[in-house]
Amino acid sequence: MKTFDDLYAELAEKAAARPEGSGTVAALDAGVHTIGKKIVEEAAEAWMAAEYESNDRAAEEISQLLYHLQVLMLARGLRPADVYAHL
Ligand SMILES: N=c1c2ncn([C@@H]3O[C@H](COP(=O)(O)OP(=O)(O)OP(=O)(O)O)[C@@H](O)[C@H]3O)c2ncn1[C@@H]1O[C@H](COP(=O)(O)O)[C@@H](O)[C@H]1O
Repeated sequence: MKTFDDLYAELAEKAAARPEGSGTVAALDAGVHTIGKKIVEEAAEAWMAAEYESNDRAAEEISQLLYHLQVLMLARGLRPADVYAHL
């Protein structure tokens, strides 16, 4: 099972290597404004799934929100430790 830190390491590697077909690379190229809009969309989907759908669907939407938050972190050069420092 992939953890938050595992996913971040994978995405950081993709951002550096820029493999063809990577959605992460495309999102980073689109920039912070576009990534931010995706986060708002995924947050709404997580909310709706939690309110009206199963726990499994809510977990899936939350995982997508976490993914897009990590893309935003990479776009700003933030590491997990920078975020954990505020928890
Ligand atoms: N965990 C994720 C992940 N979660 C969400 N997403 C993206 O977020 C989108 C959310 O899906 P929705 O169902 O909301 O679909 P949608 O709104 O129709 O999506 P789009 O049309 O906006 O693409 C997905 O289509 C993916 O583009 C993810 N994209 C990639 N990953 C993982 O990130 C890693 C790197 O991926 P690549 O950079 O694509 O190689 C891999 O391990 C992937 O599994």
